[in-house]
Amino acid sequence: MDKFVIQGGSPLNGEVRISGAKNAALPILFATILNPNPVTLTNIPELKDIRTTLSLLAELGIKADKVASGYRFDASEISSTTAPYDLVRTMRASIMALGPLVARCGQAKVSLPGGCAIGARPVNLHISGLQQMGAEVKVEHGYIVADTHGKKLQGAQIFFDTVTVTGTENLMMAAVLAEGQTVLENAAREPEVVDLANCLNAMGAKISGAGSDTITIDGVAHLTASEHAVLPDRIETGTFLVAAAVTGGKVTCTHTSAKLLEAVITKLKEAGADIQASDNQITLDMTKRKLKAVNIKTAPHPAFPTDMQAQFTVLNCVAQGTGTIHETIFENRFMHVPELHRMGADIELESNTAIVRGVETLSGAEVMATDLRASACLVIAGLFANDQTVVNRIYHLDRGYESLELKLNHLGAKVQRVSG
Ligand SMILES: CC(=O)N[C@H]1[C@@H](OP(=O)(O)OP(=O)(O)OC[C@H]2O[C@@H](n3ccc(=O)[nH]c3=O)[C@H](O)[C@@H]2O)O[C@H](CO)[C@@H](O)[C@@H]1O
Ligand SMILES: C=C(OP(=O)(O)O)C(=O)O
Repeated sequence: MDKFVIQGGSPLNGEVRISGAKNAALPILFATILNPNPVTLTNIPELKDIRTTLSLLAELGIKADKVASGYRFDASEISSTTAPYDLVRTMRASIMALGPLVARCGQAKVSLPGGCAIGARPVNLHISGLQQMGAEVKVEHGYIVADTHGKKLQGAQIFFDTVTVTGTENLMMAAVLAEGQTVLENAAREPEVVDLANCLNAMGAKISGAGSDTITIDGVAHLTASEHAVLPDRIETGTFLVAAAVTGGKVTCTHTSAKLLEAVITKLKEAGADIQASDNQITLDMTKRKLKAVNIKTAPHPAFPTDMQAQFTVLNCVAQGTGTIHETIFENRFMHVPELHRMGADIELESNTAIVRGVETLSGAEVMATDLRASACLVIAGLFANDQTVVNRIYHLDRGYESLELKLNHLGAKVQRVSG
């Protein structure tokens, strides 16, 4: 597996173009299953997860032609309703094939997504939502098997016990072609949910309330040809801003929006960064400023995102003072902590809280990347550390960051990909 060899110690400086959001592009790609008419999607990031999704869509009979910065989809015929284990096991987001397949074809067989390092991540709410819409859903031989027995899905009043992002997206897509009205309560409010709703509405869906905790979907009989540009990646943006802060640099992220990551920007300012934001760019300046430790508590949007937790853990590692990091979304999202210990970090882990005491330096070491954002955190640690850091198994980074080493090197970092 590929690894990164990082020579630390250079502050990041310059401009970086932010890609389209992975977590918006993935549900939107699955939404093409719903529409037999042509759909053009742009600002699709070049990522492993996107390639996996395109392979999965191809498996279902959907044709994708490359166009500038995206793809044109032809889902006029769905030739298979099975999402096989081999493709699904590499990417949890594949569960989002379920809702659209059942809505369009009345049946689906989707492999249960494999376990992931950050927690158990059950899909019970996706399943019970479809059952409430009239589908028979069973789990057999590792697959979720759903069938409406020739009927259309029926609109339903669905309350989520826990706020779930892909659960909200899956059921919102299913409801688009259902008979009658569906109301999703305690729905996720993430910007990626709103982007999916905007994309579906551009296809002729009738969705209101996305971005609030109650989403109403009035089912329509069919969808029409459409185009949509995916919103910028707020987590990639936040990752570059933290990398600039940790290395004491000055970086402008372009093609993005501060409105997408207010909680993150608030914490970066509290940590001592100077941040200037305009319409579609954000500049973070940390030159001649001292980083101060901050307290973080992750929670569903608009609170602080769990996908930025690992990056702020490393920020606290090298800041003045002590900061606590409280993870409330996933029960096992501190896999980066033992790796940061190897680099000399001072972190005490108590259940789902990390108490991080800032240290003057981190020392380069060989570390193992576990999940996507833990990997990003180790790369940032390597950029700060003295000497050389080797981040092994960067497979996860390629799932979620487009051309990470090229973008970092353009900002003055020294990151080399070693294939293996
Ligand atoms: C592709 C994508 O968009 N991934 C994001 C999405 O993941 P994902 O949508 O998988 O995460 P969820 O929002 O569903 O998970 C939130 C919590 O709900 C629980 N849960 C979820 C579904 C369910 O049926 N039952 C249940 O108990 C999960 O175990 C977790 O504790 O949101 C997460 C939380 O912001 C992010 O970290 C991921 O980057
Ligand atoms: C956890 C993440 O992604 P996924 O849900 O695809 O595993 C992430 O983007 O940080």
